[in-house]
Order: sequence, then C-alpha cells, then structure tokens
Amino acid sequence: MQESVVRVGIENLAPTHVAGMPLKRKLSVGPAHVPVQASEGSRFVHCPICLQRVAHYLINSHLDDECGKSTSSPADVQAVKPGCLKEPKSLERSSQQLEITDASGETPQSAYPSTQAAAQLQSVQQTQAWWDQRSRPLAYIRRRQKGHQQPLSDEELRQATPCELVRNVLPADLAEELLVLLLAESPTWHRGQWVLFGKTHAAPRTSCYYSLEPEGEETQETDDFRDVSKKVDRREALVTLRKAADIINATTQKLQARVQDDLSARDRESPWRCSYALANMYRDGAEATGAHADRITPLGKRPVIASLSIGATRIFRLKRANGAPEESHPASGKAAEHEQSTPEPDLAEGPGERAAASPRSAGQTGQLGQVDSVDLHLEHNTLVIMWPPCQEEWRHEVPRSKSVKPHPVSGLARINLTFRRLDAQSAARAPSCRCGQKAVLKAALGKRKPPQHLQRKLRPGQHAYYWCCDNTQSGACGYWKWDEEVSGGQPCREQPQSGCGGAAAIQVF
Ligand SMILES: O=C(O)CCC(=O)C(=O)O
Ligand SMILES: [Fe+2]
Repeated sequence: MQESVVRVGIENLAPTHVAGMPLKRKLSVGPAHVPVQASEGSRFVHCPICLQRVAHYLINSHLDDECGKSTSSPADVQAVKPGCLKEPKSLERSSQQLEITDASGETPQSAYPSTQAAAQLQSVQQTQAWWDQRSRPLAYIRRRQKGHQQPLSDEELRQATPCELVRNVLPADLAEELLVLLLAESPTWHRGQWVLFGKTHAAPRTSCYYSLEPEGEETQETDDFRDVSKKVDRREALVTLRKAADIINATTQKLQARVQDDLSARDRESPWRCSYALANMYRDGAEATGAHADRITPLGKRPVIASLSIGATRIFRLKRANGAPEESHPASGKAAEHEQSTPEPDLAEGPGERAAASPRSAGQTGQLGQVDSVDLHLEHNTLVIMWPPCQEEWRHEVPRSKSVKPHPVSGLARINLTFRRLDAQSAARAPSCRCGQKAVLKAALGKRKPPQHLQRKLRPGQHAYYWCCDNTQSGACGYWKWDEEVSGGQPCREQPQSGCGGAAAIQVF
C-alpha cells in the first residue's frame, strides 16, 4: 500500500484514522529551548539568539515572532549564530524531526517496544538536570502593574510556589505518540455537567479517567471517588499511557527528595507512584478549567499531583488562596488575553477565603517579594508537579484564551493528564451527606476559620479540611462539616518523632 504523508489535525483524527490506516507523520516537534539570562532586578533580558535587549515579558513573543524561525530546530539556531548555542543531547533528541511510519495499519503503539521505553527512561534519569536553566522562561509572575509579567527561572518558581516544572519530560516520540492516541480517543470522552439552582451547566472541556493500577487491584470503593459529580468514565490505560506514567513516576520520585519534609506520611514512606490519570481535553481557547483546588477525597491530605500537558500551549494559572483579590488585577478590567475565570460551580470552594500560608508557598522569595499569582506557559510535553501544600494553599486554573499557541499535530487542542495516587483509606473515611452520597474532602482554602477546639487540635503546619456534599447532578443538599480527624496531613518537619529534623514551625491559623 502506498504511504501517504498527512498533517495530523484534530479534525482528521477519527479513531479509524489512527487505528485502521497507514500513518506517516513528519513533524517538527516543538521549538529548541534556549537559555535566557536576565540581569538581577532588570526588566530586560538579552535574547540568546540575536542578543537584542528585550523587555522580559516580551521575550517569548520575541523568540516566537522575530527569532522564532531560528528556534525551530537546533540546526536552524546554529545557522543564525554559529556556536551561539550548544544544545545538550537530550534537547537535540526532543527537537528532532520525527517520522513515525506505520504501514501495517496498526496503531503507532506497536512501534514502541518496551525495551526502547526502558532505555529512554534510563536516559531521562541520567540527564535529569538538563532542563533547569536551559530553556526560555515558562513561568511569569502576574503583578498588579498593568502588563507587568516578570519571568521566573525554574528555581525561582520552586521557591515562590509549591510547584515544579519539568520540560520535555517524555522522550519526544513518546509524547507525540501519546498525543496522537489521545486525540483519537478524546471524541469519546465525557463532558461533565452539574446542576446549580435548578439549571444544568456543561463543563467547558471533556474528561476521562485512565486506570494505571495493575489489573484487578482497582476497587469499586476507590473508583467511586474518582469523580462522583461528573460521572466521568474510567478506562484501562493505553500501553503508551502506561509508558508515560512510568517516566512520570521515575521523574517525580527522583525530585521528591527535595520536598520530602512537605510530603504526606504515605508519600514519604513509599515513593509516590500514580494509580490513575485524569485526562482533560481543551479543544481550543474557549475551553477552560475554572480556579479550584482539587478534591482530595481519593488522594488523601497533602497530595502530590503530576500534571502533563501535550498539544497546544496554554496558560496554567496559580493563585495563592489568600492572594490579592482578582478584581484588583489590571487584566480583569477589560477583555484580557487570558481571561479571569469565573469558578465553575462544581469547582468552587466552600464559603470564604483567606488561608495563612507556609513560607515556601507564601512566595517569600527574597528579592521577588510576595508572589500571589503565577502564569505557567505549558508547552507540549511539560510536566508540572504540584507538591503539597499546593492543594491546601493555592488554586489553579486554565483560563480561556484568545491566543493559544498551536501545536503542529493538535492545532489549538491541548490535552492534560493529571497523574494521581489513590489513597483508599482516605476514600473510605468519607461520611454520607443528606443525599445519601459520599461527601467529598476539600482543604479549607478560605477565610472560614475552624472552630477553636479544632484550631487547638491542629499542629503547626497542618491545614484544616472539610467535608461537603458534592451532588452536582441533582443539586447539593448543603451538607458541610469540618474534618475533625487531624492525625494525617501534617508536614514531616512538624513531627519530631519521625526523625526528619526540624524546620521552623508554621502557624496556619
Ligand atoms: O488542564 C490542566 O492543566 C489542569 C487540569 C486540572 O486542574 C484538573 O484536572 O484538576
Ligand atoms: Fe485541578
């Protein structure tokens, strides 16, 4: 059969297209990443390609629009300024031209034998440190001053928030393969909906759960807690997704040593590994996720969540829960490029806001001052690890956007996979609400303070949590109750008996 070369776009990715037809793709995968140096305190950076001085908030568009052609591959970069950039081997691999041929008509999964995956995993582990300062900024502090977006290095992001970026986390061909497969699956994903005051709302994205547990280890009980409100269906993970999960596990385990003291007892005792992935599809800039902290019923307190982006680049916005009020941000006054989101009813927190914060997540990062809000420009194949206490002290969202940077395979579509670890014990603790459903556990991000007796029980560094009704299908019953159980959820540094040794105490309330 004659091979055809196709540009794979979402519109021609019906499942049969991938599963039943010969597929040959030739793609340039993402831009080569280049270092950008900002002198301390300066609002300008020097473009590493043309050495022009550029306002730091314009560096990404400068690289895309003016120097962008030069960054499409390492070879092109060299052509513009010979010797100016020396790409590490792993970057060469991630930016190379890809050709995946499957003339047999099978899905591209079969082109990826497990020995190759193992070798790539090893190579990722060996070159683990390369991403740090070798790429242009992906994180920007959102300040109150109009248009002021201050770039953050990856290290500054780690200091200012409980989040960490890992660029090009998967081998480029695996990331591409995953994108193609999930694009093909995504038309069958579920659009969640919820009822509020008698009116039904549809989620501005579609979702699906993929189990990553070894077969048979999934229990119905934990499964019930996946998403009680949206009734998103669950499927066995594709082989390609399992390969990706192996790399996400290895990467997260490697990095977890740095934040060991912040982790839950469970993640300290046995290295974190995901048991399922929640997939979200955003077809274009009109689809979004409102500001929220994740429901933690199935994950337990202080969860680690590793979030992989593939496809188009979208903004992932982090907002400290007791940060500056949204209306004071300049972008909220007019049509902003990346809109302020109205929280979806089913993502909204309990009443009120204003939590105290731990030093790291409070964003006290020396000369940076207090950081309340950060935009991460999540390019294809970027991992964000949300370490604790991200779900306890920050909200995250993917705002609607008028300027999505497309990906050569998926166009404006972006797929996000959040890899999560089930905690059956936490799931089993859930009380029933008045609807007769299991209530969900959420961290008290807001200004609602726990009662005195609970405050006294909480140890320094511990957060307050509450249970609430999550019946978004026929309207919530209003069930709401503080979680009185305080034995879990404190950071290691606050438990002298655990032998982790001691950072200063943090008063939360
Ligand atoms: O799409 C994203 O990056 C975020 C998704 C998310 O927050 C979630 O699924 O809980
Ligand atoms: Fe989330």
